[in-house]
Amino acid sequence: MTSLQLTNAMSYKLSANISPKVCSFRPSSQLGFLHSGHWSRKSFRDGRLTVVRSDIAGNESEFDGLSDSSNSNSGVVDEEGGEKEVEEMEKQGVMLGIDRDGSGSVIALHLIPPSGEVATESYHDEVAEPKDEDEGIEEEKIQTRVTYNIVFVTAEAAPYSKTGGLGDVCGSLPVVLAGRGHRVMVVSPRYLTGNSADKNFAGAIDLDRRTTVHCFGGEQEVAFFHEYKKGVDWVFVDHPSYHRPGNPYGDIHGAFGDNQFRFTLLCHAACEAPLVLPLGGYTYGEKCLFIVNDWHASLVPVLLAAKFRPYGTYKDARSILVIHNLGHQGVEPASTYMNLGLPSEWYGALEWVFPTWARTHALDPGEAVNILKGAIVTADRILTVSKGYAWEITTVEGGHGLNELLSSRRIVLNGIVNGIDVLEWDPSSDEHIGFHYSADDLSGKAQCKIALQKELGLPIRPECPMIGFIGRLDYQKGIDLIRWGIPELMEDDVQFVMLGSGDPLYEDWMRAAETTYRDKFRGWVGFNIPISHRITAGCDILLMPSRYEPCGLNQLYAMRYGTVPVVHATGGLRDTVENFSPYAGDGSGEGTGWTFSPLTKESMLESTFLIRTKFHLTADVKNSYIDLQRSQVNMESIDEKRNAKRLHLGNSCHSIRASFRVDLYGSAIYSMIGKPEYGNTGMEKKPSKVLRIC
Ligand SMILES: Nc1ncnc2c1ncn2[C@@H]1O[C@H](COP(=O)(O)OP(=O)(O)O[C@H]2O[C@H](CO)[C@@H](O)[C@H](O)[C@H]2O)[C@@H](O)[C@H]1O
Repeated sequence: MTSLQLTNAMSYKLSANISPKVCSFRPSSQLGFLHSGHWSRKSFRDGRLTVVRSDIAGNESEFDGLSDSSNSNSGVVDEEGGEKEVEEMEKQGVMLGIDRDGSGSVIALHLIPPSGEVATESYHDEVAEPKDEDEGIEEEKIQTRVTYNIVFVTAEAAPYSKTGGLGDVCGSLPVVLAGRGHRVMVVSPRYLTGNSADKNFAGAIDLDRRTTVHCFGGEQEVAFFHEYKKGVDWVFVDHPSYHRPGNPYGDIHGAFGDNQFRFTLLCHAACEAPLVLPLGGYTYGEKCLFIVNDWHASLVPVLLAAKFRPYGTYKDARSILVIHNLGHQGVEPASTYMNLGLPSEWYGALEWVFPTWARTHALDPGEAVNILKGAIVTADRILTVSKGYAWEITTVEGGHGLNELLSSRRIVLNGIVNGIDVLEWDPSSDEHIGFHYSADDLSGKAQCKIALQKELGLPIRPECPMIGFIGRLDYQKGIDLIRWGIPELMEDDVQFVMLGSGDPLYEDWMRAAETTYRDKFRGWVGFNIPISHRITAGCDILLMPSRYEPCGLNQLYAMRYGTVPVVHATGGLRDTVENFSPYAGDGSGEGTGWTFSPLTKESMLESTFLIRTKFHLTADVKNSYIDLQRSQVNMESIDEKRNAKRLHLGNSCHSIRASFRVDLYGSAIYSMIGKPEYGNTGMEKKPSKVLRIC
């Protein structure tokens, strides 16, 4: 039984026992249609209609239609009759052609929708659909039939290098894709900082392959180091410019001045790697899919188009630009262009002219190059890390100047919410926390809170609501709002812990606030992964007042650890945190956290206030939960019965299906790469509930 559903990107869902099925539209002089489980393709030849019939197995037979009198859709027709046929076919849906893989199996059907059909779903039969959300976390082993050579290019990949969410995603998603049977390589720099972090690269060996990159007016020799781990080829580009103290982008003095040079090297080297590195004995070759992450990797699709394809190389390669943060675009003076190793005629791809108001003086022509823009115009697909953010970046408010360009590429723009590494972030086995817990036994969470209070030197008060913040101290994260709100918040009976590094202004403020509010506030300046786990486990509430948030990972970690996220309703935060409503679920209340809007100090404080008053935190170690109590202020009109409602932390753990999200992301990319040049078959699913209130 074959059934079809049209996607908005002109592709069909096939729920039949053939595979794989990524279908797309392709103009053709041939027309076809589906009937009786067969696909028929028709073409006019010498004024006569020829019918080529294909069965599900892909076997084709050609006939003129007369011989198939049983078929009302076949027969010899003239051009006029052919028009009627075409009308008829359009009503039914039309197939334009079939793609096959090397073995002759059907891998794609090119279809015209039946008129009027508007369903929007896509499907890939190797991709397991989520079952019941309450099933818990079950890692399903999904193997693909068609495998690809996938090359991630990224400035960071955990655990080798990480300053934020980019590192997390590029450290975990490749492993998931490799688990599906794809051949996956991750190319990133080999950062040596002279401290203990260098041991992260200890397992990577020199492949003894050197390649010369022509850029910035000279020749640069880069080396490749390699480690095969968790099914992934981790390739590290080595060059002296990656060997210095600090993080991948800067040090205590600010951003490195030569970042453009360092990431130009990365991109050139990443394009060479699949061609020259015999990993496991043989190279990836030209037919691969590059997944380029953020501006640091954005020269890759431009290089494919400008440097390689004119010479016949990488003709079959495809690229997906993944935008983790549009706020950083790699903009440099126009004169930088000649340093990038690109042919001069490709300047237009990177050309960027600042609006008049953004120019430094009246004679400033505002000319610049924008590396991210180069990828936006040359990549085959553009992906952001949540559906909400995919829309936001096409608006003036969220587009950082690129909204019109991104809108013009809407047909290839999609948003898929990030996944998380559920092995690293698992409260029942987390190596960084002192007490483990799960949905079945939550006593560990209360112990984690006490341990955190001890570690931070705060008064040990299990009943005191504890609010946490983890993240880069950056304008994006709304730190200024926290800073303004702290004096008011500190008047209440709460404890607040912040972990972050970044803008020195906020680092200094955190230190000062710690002195002012000795018994209530702790500001941990620095980057510390174990502490981030302990804060996630020990706090009751995680605050994320991000100004914009492409996806956000900390709220996902928090929900996995039974910590209630209180977030600004923006981008991925709005997509992943379901605002609690006490009236939902027949009055029993439903939600996965708290979202607030607008982004003001008042609404942020109000939401933390609501959660602290509605959800009275109990100190019961054995039976850890947050009691939903009637708030003096807000809950007076609400049914008496609600006093008995409880937000069981256990439920939050039960309903978390974060592994599925990783899966989904992989699935979506997989279905996208099935046919990268046409249509959009990325799956879009609302993330499953992560915290349930009963
Ligand atoms: N001081 C510190 N010490 C220890 N760990 C720290 C830390 N500061 C941050 N982290 C960790 O870094 C990660 C931050 O991830 P986020 O997704 O929240 O933000 P980021 O803005 O970096 O990522 C960008 O990319 C990701 C991935 O796509 C998007 O989710 C996000 O919206 C986008 O801004 C988390 O794992 C967090 O625990």
